[in-house]
Amino acid sequence: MRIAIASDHAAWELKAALADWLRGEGHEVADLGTDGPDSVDYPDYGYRLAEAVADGSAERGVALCGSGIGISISVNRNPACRCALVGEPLSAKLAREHNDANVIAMGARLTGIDMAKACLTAFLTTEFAGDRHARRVDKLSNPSFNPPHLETSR
Ligand SMILES: O=C(CO)[C@H](O)[C@H](O)[C@H](O)COP(=O)(O)O
Repeated sequence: MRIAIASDHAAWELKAALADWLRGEGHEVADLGTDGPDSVDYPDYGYRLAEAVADGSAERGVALCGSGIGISISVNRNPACRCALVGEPLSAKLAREHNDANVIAMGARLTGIDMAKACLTAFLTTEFAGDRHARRVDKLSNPSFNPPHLETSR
């Protein structure tokens, strides 16, 4: 699979380790930086990663920062991306099955290398389940979709 991976300074070592591991697993990996501990801003790398997924050069994306929160928010600003922030493999599996997530985000200050590999394995090997989930994902992707007015009962 063609996979793009990006991080800020807080996660560059995890990124390098995961990129090597993914290549060893037979994937084609584009490492979009950052490449060292110098402080950078996660949106710069989140936007770059999202663009690689949006333009089709990557089929999937891996987004990393200290907590995973900032870079996942950045990626999700691109309407072509559905980025799921996860910390354990069941969430990664459900992100594929129910949400057709095309980007996974993790936090290097919260998630160790073995757990990150387990999450990635689930993310890369689980198919989207479609059916009722497709209707919901379509609503996320359609920019002209108007959410129905929700009545609240008192
Ligand atoms: O954006 C984040 C939190 O939402 C990431 O965890 C960043 O990596 C973190 O904020 C960077 O913090 P630092 O103190 O500048 O290293």
